[in-house]
Amino acid sequence: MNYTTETMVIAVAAFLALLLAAFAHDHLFAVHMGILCFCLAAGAAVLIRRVDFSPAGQRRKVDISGYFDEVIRYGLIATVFWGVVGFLVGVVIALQLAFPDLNIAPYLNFGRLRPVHTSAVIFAFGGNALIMTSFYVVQRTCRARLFGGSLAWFVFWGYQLFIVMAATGYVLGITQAREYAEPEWYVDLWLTIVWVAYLAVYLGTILKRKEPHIYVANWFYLAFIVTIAMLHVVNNLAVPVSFLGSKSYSVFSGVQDALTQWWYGHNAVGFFLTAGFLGMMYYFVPKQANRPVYSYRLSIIHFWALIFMYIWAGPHHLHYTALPDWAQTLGMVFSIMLWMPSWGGMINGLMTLSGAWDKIRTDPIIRMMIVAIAFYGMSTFEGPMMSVKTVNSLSHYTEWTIGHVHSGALGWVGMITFGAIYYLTPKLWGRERLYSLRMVNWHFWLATLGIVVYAAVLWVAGIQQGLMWREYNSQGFLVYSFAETVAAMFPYYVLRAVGGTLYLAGGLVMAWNVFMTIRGHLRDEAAIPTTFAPQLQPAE
Ligand code: HEM
Ligand code: HEM
Ligand SMILES: [Cu+2]
Repeated sequence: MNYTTETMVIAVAAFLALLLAAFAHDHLFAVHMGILCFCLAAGAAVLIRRVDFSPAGQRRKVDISGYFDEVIRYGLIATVFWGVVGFLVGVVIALQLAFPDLNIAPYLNFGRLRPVHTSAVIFAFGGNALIMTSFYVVQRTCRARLFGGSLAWFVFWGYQLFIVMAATGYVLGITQAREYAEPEWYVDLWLTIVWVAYLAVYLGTILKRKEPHIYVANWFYLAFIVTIAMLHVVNNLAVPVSFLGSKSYSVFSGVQDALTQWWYGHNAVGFFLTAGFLGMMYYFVPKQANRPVYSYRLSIIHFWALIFMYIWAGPHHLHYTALPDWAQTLGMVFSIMLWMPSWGGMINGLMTLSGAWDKIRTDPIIRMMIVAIAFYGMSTFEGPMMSVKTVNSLSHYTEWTIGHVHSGALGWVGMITFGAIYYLTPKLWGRERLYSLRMVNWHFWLATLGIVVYAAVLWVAGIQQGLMWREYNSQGFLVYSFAETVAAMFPYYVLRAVGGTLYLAGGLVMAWNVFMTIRGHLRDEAAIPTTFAPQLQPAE
């Protein structure tokens, strides 16, 4: 392939980054632009060695499947890589909470590593998983090659650059201090460009489809792409102090600013961590189970109900704040209603297995997907409950919230992604099967155990914490000082780190399995025992 233009563009961009570093108005911006320059220069150096001047170089490589799959293979590897990195940073910050001495100031303290964790798992792991599976699903369900030629490469590499700039920024101390939207204005602008390209590739492929019907998975992916674009742009509206500096100020202020942020934050959950992954569920569960979707009608109804209701529920993050009471109640009411469309999705996913329930015993990949859907159901029951103001007055600010987050994140987002990765790896590399199904089984149990420990420990921790904060004695004084409630969390923090380590270990098992499958190895192994009960012997 001939990459001359691409190489030149990247080399020029590297030079511009160098100029920005040289003329920067603040030290942090200079360092950040230096990092950008390094990344782009490295990219240009790699590409220049691949520039092919022969006529054959003009020919584009076509995949055996006839689809554009090379970028999806990269996306799968990126998903596994960032997953392991994100889980590892999770374990590190979990340990920092238990053992404060592990804070290495200033670059590696909890305050800076926490957004590295959240962005690594949500945007790097989750985002790459969504981009690569959406590219796979849209081509298959539309029977069309990805639109836009090498635009998909721009989306992939542009997105990785966004991740690197975001993460290095946090470690340096560059942040907007908006949760899940920490990157500063220039990184936000870059993501906007990448995201528009992503939308173009996705929508372009749908428009040139050969299959008249648009399969429901595409509706979910599209809702995810379009809504995230809207949320990202509005929540990041800001005025930079200088075009050569890292700092900016939000155009909103006070409670409007808070509401904009949580309109964003809540819908990032709804459209990034939910709608996108439901798209994944609607393609990969029927494929792996080899059964049609349980109810197509239900999928349409719960799709429209879900996207209509999610948008209004954001105020449940601002209960008992300066936000007007009516807005808090509105958020609570919509959150409770949201339970129904959420469970519509859960039922549709679970019931897709009707007539094939035995697969839960025999196929560890299906088991992973089913547990994912079960955790989706559980966290979308817990969420509406926590949005009730009286419940929230106990749960808010406590570890309970963190437990809720991770039952959704580890259970739903993580597990459904692992299922999709195991489905895709042999297909994308043309292998007969995975390297080892027994290792999938190990991964399943390590991850499940990790989640159960994580969530159960934080329920206990959170409720204890909330009760300690509000306990008064007979004279009307608080019984516990704040420091005592912090000290009481110690055993739970240690146990949470143990749960996280189990989950991370599962991730490493997956990385090895994927690596060996890509290399083309097949592990010689006995079949997985499918039941713990004694096998019934067939009658003679
Ligand atoms: C090995 C697995 C993991 C461990 C040990 C872990 C640990 C942690 C810790 C210690 C925190 C900070 C909690 C606090 O501030 O009190 C946190 C926050 C968070 N993590 Fe994880 N995490 C893991 C995996 C994940 C995954 C896979 C996701 C998402 C897909 C995720 C999403 C989040 C989010 C969204 C927050 C912020 C929660 C909030 O502000 O309410 N984590 N995690
Ligand atoms: C019907 C669905 C859901 C509802 C109504 C809901 C509701 C809630 C509520 C009330 C909170 C606590 C707000 C607070 O006290 O600060 C919360 C926090 C959170 N939830 Fe959910 N939830 C739902 C599903 C999910 C799912 C499936 C996930 C993950 C995949 C998730 C991720 C989060 C995150 C990351 C936070 C923490 C935000 C933060 O403070 O940083 N939620 N949710
Ligand atoms: Cu929310």
